[in-house]
Amino acid sequence: MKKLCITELLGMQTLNQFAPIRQQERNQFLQMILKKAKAGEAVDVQGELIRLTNNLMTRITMSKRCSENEDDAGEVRKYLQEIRQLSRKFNLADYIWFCKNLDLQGFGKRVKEARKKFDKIMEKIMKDHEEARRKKKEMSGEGDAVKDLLDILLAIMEDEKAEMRLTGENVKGIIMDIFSAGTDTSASTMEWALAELINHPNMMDKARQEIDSMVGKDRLVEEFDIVNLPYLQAIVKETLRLHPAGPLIVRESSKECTVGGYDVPAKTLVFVNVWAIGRDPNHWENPLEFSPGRFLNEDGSINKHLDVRGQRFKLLPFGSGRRVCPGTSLALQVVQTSLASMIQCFEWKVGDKGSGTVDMEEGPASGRANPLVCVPVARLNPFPIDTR
Ligand code: HEM
Repeated sequence: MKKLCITELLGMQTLNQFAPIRQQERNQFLQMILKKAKAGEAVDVQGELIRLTNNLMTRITMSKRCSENEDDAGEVRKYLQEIRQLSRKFNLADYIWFCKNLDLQGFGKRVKEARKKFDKIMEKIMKDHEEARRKKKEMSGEGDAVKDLLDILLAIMEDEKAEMRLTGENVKGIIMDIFSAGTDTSASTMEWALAELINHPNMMDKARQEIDSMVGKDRLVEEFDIVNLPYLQAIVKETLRLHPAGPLIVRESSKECTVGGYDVPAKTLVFVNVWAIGRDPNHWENPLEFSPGRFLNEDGSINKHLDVRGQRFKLLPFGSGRRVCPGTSLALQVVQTSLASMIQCFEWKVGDKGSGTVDMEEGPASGRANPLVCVPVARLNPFPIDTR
């Protein structure tokens, strides 16, 4: 599953084909915020970012948006959200060993029901995709042009010579994993980054100046600009250090071993606390301060050695090793460019006079306890929205 995800599904070659989708969804998101800005209305930033990442993921996985109505993609999103919310609830059976086989609060039953409904709707979507692939093959003699991730998975499933044999169940499971792992994580990272910048106006100004000087005000910032925006990259790294969307990484010892003087028996569950490592004063100066500059070299370029891809053990927002997050590249593309366009296009006001600060209270799994709500003010006129 892992190898397949990385090489086939989330590798750069496939991701590059989805660049227009990312751009269109970013534009729709900005247009929606522009509408609110013109009406002087507040935006539930968390809700809108989740909508953005949900739409992105359903378009990439099955070529459908999920926010317009409760059609197939909307239902997929609904059931997966339900499963995710139920799995996050405090389950007594996880804490009291003699209850472990009992479903005291009925969560197990509700997860099973939601999973059943998810399976049913996914089977319908898979059938529609297979039908479309068959028709395309009949008409043009070729059926394997990449449309979405489901197409890639179905092609592998049909290929008897494929290195990895996939069943329909595997396909449903992979779509579910990718969708669940890729939506809230990216949205939460962008929400925290914006909250930090609102509370640090000097950093917001610096990021804006960088974008204005490298991109200008006549066009929207694009993915290819990110390489020229080291301060923005540093903001995202600093956000991932302080607010990792996956705060605990889980591993199981495959054999008995000794780590740091402690004997660890085989099959022991180990939780690596990424959140605490990111705030450890042994590794970070003034660890609780939001300070993107720590990721920059003296000349203002980005410090490439202090990377987020699992090579530096003091910074592990995407995990490390064989199970490192396979969506890292996609996540960085989405988070960096969407955040950059939010900074470029709008000022974000909170509080009565628009100059208030944002509370930084953490909720479960290091998400925000309270959704970020602010009033956007468009700062580019004319607004350079690309309506392609
Ligand atoms: C800022 C956004 C994201 C963060 C912080 C994040 C973080 C993580 C972390 C910490 C893990 C566990 C790694 C480990 O155990 O070593 C993980 C696993 C995973 N992530 Fe992400 N992720 C993000 C976005 C995405 C995206 C966009 C996708 C897919 C489109 C994705 C797909 C996955 C999958 C499939 C796994 C499970 C891999 C496995 O179990 O082998 N993630 N992610």
